[in-house]
Amino acid sequence: MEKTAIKEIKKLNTGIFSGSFNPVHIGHLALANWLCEFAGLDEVWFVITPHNPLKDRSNLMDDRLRYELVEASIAGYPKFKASDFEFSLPQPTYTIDTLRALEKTYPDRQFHFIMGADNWAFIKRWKESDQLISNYPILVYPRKGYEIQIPSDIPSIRKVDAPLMEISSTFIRESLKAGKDVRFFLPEAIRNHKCFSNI
Ligand SMILES: Nc1ncnc2c1ncn2[C@@H]1O[C@H](COP(=O)(O)OP(=O)(O)OP(=O)(O)O)[C@@H](O)[C@H]1O
Ligand SMILES: O=C(O)c1ccc[n+]([C@@H]2O[C@H](COP(=O)([O-])O)[C@@H](O)[C@H]2O)c1
Repeated sequence: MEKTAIKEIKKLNTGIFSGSFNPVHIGHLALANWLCEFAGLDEVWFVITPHNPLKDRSNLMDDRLRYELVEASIAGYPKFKASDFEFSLPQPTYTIDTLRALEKTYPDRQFHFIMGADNWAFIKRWKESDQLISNYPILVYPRKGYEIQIPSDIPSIRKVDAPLMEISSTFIRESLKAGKDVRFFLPEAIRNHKCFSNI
């Protein structure tokens, strides 16, 4: 009798880095780059969130523009992908729903949620946080002013020692509004984008 070859297919370890990216900055890119090269992720997907349930939507740039700025910024590095996956989900999007939908759509991937220590400190406010914590691997990286405490009985939550780069999109938006030239905080590919001239 012919033996059936059982082939074990390794799922691609895919980091989900979601956020407003309003706009994307070098802090986002450096962190994601570090996670691919030093923390065992095969890829990082930048998932542009149309509306963060805990943030005010009023000062957000257009969803598609934020997506295009990410796409232009990451071009040429094969481990990064820009994703508009949340654009077609019910709004506002909740991370647990996004991860469930991603899992269904891409059964060949193992998703890891990437979360800053600032968000981890308030994880209990997130939708179905217990489900999120127990069902999905999470990588928690340092943010200034936040200690990372991880319950020892949940091995799927991993603290990573990524370098700290305290830059924020808010800082960039406010600096541009004040007429400052902060070009080096922005990825080179988008520095001269017309959207920054009338922010
Ligand atoms: N300097 C940074 N280093 C690493 N991660 C960052 C940095 N800034 C933001 N992040 C993380 O990137 C993700 C997307 O962030 P977000 O778009 O909210 O950026 P932000 O710079 O914090 O924006 P804003 O200032 O508008 O709140 C979030 O998980 C956030 O914690
Ligand atoms: O699922 C939730 O309840 C939830 C609560 C707050 C934030 N999030 C998501 O976390 C991601 C990062 O958030 P932020 O504010 O740090 O950019 C972004 O994709 C948000 O939609 C998700």
